[in-house]
Amino acid sequence: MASQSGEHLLRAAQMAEADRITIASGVPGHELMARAGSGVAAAARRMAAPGARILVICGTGNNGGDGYVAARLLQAEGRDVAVMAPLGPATTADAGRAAADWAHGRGAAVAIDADVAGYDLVIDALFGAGLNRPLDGAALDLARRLNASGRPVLAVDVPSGLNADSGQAMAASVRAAATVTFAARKPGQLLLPGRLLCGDVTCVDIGIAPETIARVAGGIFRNSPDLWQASFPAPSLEAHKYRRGHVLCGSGGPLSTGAIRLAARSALRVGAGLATVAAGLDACRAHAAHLTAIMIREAEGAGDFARLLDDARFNAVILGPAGGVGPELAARVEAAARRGRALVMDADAISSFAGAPERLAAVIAAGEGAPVVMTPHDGEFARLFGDVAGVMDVGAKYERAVAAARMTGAIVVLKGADTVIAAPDGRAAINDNAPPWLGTAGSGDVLSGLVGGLLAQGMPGFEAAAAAVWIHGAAAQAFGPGLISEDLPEQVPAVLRRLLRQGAQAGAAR
Ligand SMILES: NC(=O)C1=CN([C@@H]2O[C@H](COP(=O)(O)OP(=O)(O)OC[C@H]3O[C@@H](n4cnc5c(N)ncnc54)[C@H](O)[C@@H]3O)[C@@H](O)[C@H]2O)[C@H](O)CC1
Ligand SMILES: [K+]
Repeated sequence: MASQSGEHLLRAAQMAEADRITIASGVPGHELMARAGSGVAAAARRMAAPGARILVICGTGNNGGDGYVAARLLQAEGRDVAVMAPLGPATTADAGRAAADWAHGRGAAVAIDADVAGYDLVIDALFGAGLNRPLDGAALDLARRLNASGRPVLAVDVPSGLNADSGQAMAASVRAAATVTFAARKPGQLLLPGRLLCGDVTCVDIGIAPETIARVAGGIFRNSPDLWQASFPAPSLEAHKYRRGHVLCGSGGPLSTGAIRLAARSALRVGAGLATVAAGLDACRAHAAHLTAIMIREAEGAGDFARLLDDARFNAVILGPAGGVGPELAARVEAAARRGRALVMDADAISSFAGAPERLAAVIAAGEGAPVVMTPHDGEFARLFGDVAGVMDVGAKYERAVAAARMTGAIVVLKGADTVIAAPDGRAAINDNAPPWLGTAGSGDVLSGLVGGLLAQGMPGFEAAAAAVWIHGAAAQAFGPGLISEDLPEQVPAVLRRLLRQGAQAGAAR
């Protein structure tokens, strides 16, 4: 996985290991801290106007050490800086050295009960990656006072109280306007609510080598084109429509036909060569009034659907959008999986296996490695995996998604404003480009179509799912507020143009 390109996200333990390797290679820890503190000071200069009063709240560990370094630098250039050490003096060698350097500069210390509202900028260097239990006592009180004060906060590494791995607040967390982190972003800075609590995140290079980061990384990435551009299907003259795959889309009943049309149109928009909707006769009639490039085939039940799949040209299948929860839909899933077709399971297809993840795993295993991508939201995920130990009861969202992927053999897209894409091999990508207005009726149908369209063109499952999620967010951003799902497929061409331009530029640079 370390060879996978893309922006690595490092957990706290992996960050500490990167620190250890770097220090062992001859870069002293206080040098890392000096660079970290310098990055904090630079951010503070951007946030605080000349003459602004700055308060630096320093903890006892190395997070506090970064704060002392920043305080000394800002003070040395004439800034009005005070330091509060609510939990007592520094307890680590590097932080102690930074505190002593600050003190020699005749730094002003303030009492823990100082009124934080009197400052123009507060630098939160209380806890960082070393947070190992919920805030309590004086620390909890101070975090709450800070949030209540409305003063702009610059967090060092992570806002105090935020779990850097899971993005969850531990009892409470400081809410920062901006965060300066070091060497690599952390999963908790992209997951919610962590992303909101961090504000704008700046990642400062403090001299930890990229190969060290790749060496300690654990397969968690920020979702971006870097992650999957290499396998993204670029249009080419010899790739005629039959080479770009044919997606078979299972429809719902005659009054529930719009969802699968959104999916089928999205599959074509993202580049699939052909798309066909399979539906009962009445639903076919409804589709016929709406469809042009998308073809229609009659299939009354699971048996008819399975017979359609005898045609190997249907190399990708989308099931679930308004498909109707029940054994019929489960049987269609089984038909597609057993024939080794690339399969997208959304909505009702997932819920048709509610409480039976082992059965789904067996069905997928029968497909002998054909990619299966499931795209649950939290509710569908809980209905499928709710009773599975080691899935629902693990800490971070990406851990739940990876556990589910490992258990079922599917690529799991656990949707939300912080969608996670997870693979059975442990890779996970956290997506952070989805705007709030993407949460509109039918947007999940569009996503399932984007995934199916990319699978039809031969993208591997994890990369197809990650690319689809990113394109989905980018299309919504391109349209803006007022978006409805019918708008999404129409934004895809502009996103593809950008992607292909980036791909061409990257190729030229190689
Ligand atoms: N390569 C890098 O990223 C660098 C990071 N630096 C900074 O170092 C901190 C991590 O420092 P550490 O000493 O491990 O822990 P903290 O300072 O975050 O925590 C201090 C200390 O507090 C104790 N503690 C934990 N939770 C609680 C709690 N709820 N209540 C009370 N006390 C608590 C625990 O014992 C911790 O040790 C990292 O964030 C960066 O800011 C380096 O400066 C440079 C390289
Ligand atoms: K902090």
